[in-house]
Amino acid sequence: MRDVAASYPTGRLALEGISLDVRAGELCAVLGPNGAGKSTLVRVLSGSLRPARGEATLLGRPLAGMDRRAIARCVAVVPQGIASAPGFTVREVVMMGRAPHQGAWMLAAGRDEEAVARALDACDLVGLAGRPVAELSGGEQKRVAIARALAQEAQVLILDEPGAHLDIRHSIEVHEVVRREVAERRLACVAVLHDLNAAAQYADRVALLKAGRLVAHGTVEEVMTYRRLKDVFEAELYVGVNELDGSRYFLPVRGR
Ligand SMILES: Nc1ncnc2c1ncn2[C@@H]1O[C@H](COP(=O)(O)OP(=O)(O)OP(=O)(O)O)[C@@H](O)[C@H]1O
Repeated sequence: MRDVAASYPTGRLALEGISLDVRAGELCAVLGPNGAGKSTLVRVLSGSLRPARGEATLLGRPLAGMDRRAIARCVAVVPQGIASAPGFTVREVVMMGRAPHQGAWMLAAGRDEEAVARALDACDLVGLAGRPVAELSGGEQKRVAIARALAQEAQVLILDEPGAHLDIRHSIEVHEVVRREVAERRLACVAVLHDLNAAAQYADRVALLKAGRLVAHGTVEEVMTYRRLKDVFEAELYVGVNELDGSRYFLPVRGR
């Protein structure tokens, strides 16, 4: 993104002056308080919201000049919340991720079946593959959305709060899956995260947003400092360093 500004028809600018690069093999965590513009940034990157100013470029091509199908072959998005798919099974929903690769009749080929099987396995959904998605728990549906995005096999993966609704084990597993896919398949990944600890553990770089502006962008150590997080989130927190591996961890501190 180069100097991107974005707004909604109703209101003021939701993003302003955003310049951000995400490279292949890199997981960039986007952090910031509610209303900071994180989901708006996801909409611009996935081509669903046109920048009012500046330019978003995907694999060297301006997003503005690409049609939806071309974008879908390059970008897989896991949106915030859970999209219901009444009447469809888990396997069918994950297969929908293959649509950008299929012809007009949407017939699944061996390559599609392989990608779906791999994504179901990666997200621990093999046992649920035949179940209607509408009958799953919130966390299980979230994993289905992630599996669908993985099945899409796009070079760019965008996740809006992948850990939301997940219990501890599945939260760890989903973040591990994303991390592994990013490394092994050299994906460029943007993940909106509210969990500071997940960001510190899994991100290569962190983009910190506040009121539509990019306040800081860099490594965990550069960006996730006590002072900066306290200023941006307007909350008291404890920033610790694990002596064993030097990683950072964060605890909210009760207000006085
Ligand atoms: N569809 C919309 N129409 C008008 N304004 C919107 C729309 N969606 C978001 N906004 C506004 O744009 C700003 C940024 O919202 P955005 O959803 O990008 O924030 P966010 O950082 O993702 O927040 P959260 O952490 O709460 O999900 C907010 O002021 C919000 O009110």
